[in-house]
Amino acid sequence: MTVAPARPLPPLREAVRAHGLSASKALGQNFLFDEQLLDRIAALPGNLDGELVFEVGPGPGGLTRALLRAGAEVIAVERDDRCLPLLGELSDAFEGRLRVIAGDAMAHDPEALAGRPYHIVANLPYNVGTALFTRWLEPRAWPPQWRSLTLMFQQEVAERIVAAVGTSAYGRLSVLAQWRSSARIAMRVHRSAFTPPPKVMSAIVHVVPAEQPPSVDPALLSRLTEKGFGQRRKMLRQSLKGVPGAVEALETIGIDPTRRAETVSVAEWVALARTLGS
Ligand SMILES: C[S@@+](CC[C@H](N)C(=O)[O-])C[C@H]1O[C@@H](n2cnc3c(N)ncnc32)[C@H](O)[C@@H]1O
Repeated sequence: MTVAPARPLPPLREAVRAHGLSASKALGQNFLFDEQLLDRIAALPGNLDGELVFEVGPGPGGLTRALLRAGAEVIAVERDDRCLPLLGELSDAFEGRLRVIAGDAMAHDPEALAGRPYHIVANLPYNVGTALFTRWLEPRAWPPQWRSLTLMFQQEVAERIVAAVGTSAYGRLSVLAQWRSSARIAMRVHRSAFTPPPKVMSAIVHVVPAEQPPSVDPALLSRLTEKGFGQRRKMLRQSLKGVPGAVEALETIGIDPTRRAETVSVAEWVALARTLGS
């Protein structure tokens, strides 16, 4: 379905030109203006009619428009005040279905802002993308309030998120994204789709929480994988030395301590955290 704005809007590029908005490298700004592509991205979470979406970094609002056209209500956090007048026009045109919060997304808890189940959809700023992603994956209670994450990353980061054990891309991000969620690459986006084009290709990752995840302390799993993959070339008995009881726990569950982190499956990391936490 497509929901038209109550008041007509100028085409995106025109609106950006009228506001004299140019991309800032320091803020990780690479804008998307192709409205067909943006509609395809907004369709990735499924039917958004009446759903609430939390968006980080709306910038000039291309993706925001597509989400609103898809029938979503949007809460968007933007750090660049130069974008606020444009986003204000968008909020007026869609009669209050868009709430814009000026500030740093790292300082805002979407759970508290939303107050009901929601989706997160964002073309993330590269400088804070992985920090936000791991934060959204770490709540103690599960399933979380978010129903899905649809996030644009540099392709190399997206590959790490979905990587299988034993591959060179497999690491902490893979374990954190996969132990109680399913993560897949939903779309690859060529660098030429952005203004200005970034140096590297991008990809959109779609993540859905698992219904019945293993019960493990997420903070402990996070710490173990941080240590393990922090020295990924080292044997586990060396890299996990700083975590009290970890080397003994490896032996208890039959993981050879001479193995390296990248050979340890997601299920084995979970088993290790559970043994250590019990
Ligand atoms: C890659 S651009 C995407 C812009 C727009 N969503 C699009 O797809 O064209 C990233 C956006 O995030 C904003 N941003 C950067 N750091 C941020 C932060 N810490 N909190 C909120 N927004 C941030 C930038 O100002 C920029 O608008």
